[in-house]
Amino acid sequence: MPKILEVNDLTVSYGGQKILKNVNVDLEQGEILGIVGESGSGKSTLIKAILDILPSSGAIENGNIILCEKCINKLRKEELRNLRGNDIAMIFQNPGTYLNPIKKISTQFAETIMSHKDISRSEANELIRSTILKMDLSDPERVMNSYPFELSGGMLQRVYIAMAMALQPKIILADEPTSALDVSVSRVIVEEMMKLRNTEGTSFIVVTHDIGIAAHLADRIVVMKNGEIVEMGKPEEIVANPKADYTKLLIGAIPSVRGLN
Ligand SMILES: Nc1ncnc2c1ncn2[C@@H]1O[C@H](COP(=O)(O)OP(=O)(O)OP(=O)(O)O)[C@@H](O)[C@H]1O
Repeated sequence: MPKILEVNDLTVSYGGQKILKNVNVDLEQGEILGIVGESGSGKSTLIKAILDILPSSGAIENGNIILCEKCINKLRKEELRNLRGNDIAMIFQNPGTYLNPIKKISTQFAETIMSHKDISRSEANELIRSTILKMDLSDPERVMNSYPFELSGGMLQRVYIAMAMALQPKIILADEPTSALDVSVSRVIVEEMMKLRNTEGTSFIVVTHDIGIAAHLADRIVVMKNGEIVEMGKPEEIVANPKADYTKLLIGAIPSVRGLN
């Protein structure tokens, strides 16, 4: 499978302090990569570097990121914006934070799509309806006519994923997409992401502190500690035969994964 993303020898610092140290990771087309590690291990920093949304105190000190065969370090702002909207999308922990509370879902959904695609409002509405249906949100009209506060956390997350999907990105980066949701809703979101990979061939990077979720969802798991990758491999290999002591600790902390051993 062709590689859709390559992170080569990436070192990122905040205020001069190295946070990511020589990170090497890649992503194949249609692959789901799970990134796990405790709080502060650098998972979000890696995602932000890939999206080129590091805060102003953050800097790439070394290495490069090749996204859809383009080196993002060398792209102009306009090219990056296009790449972000058209080829890569982001899903966050609390989608409610990123949605405008005083605009109906249909309006903000349409605005997002129309800012990236040259289509009319009625074509956008059709696309929204069909994407919402794909996410198993059974009553698209009601969802579209709702304000964010009228929907549950699980529904909002599905709307947000639908919004990302409508742009037909090649890659979706998901930062703790289920950690604000209860277990049964989390399961639905995980299943939806796996379904999208199977039907649309979308590649995913899913950041989670829960190695149990990663083991279920991902084709490959990357384990991070203190800004470094300490282990990488197929979930069954990592769970059955973790090499790093740190991975053993992560696995031991989660009863459902311990049970797979
Ligand atoms: N804007 C910032 N300025 C300075 N230091 C930062 C900034 N953002 C993150 N850090 C530091 O960088 C390190 C890595 O943080 P990061 O958020 O990438 O970790 P994480 O693995 O995603 O953690 P979490 O699971 O809690 O989100 C931490 O030590 C954090 O304190």
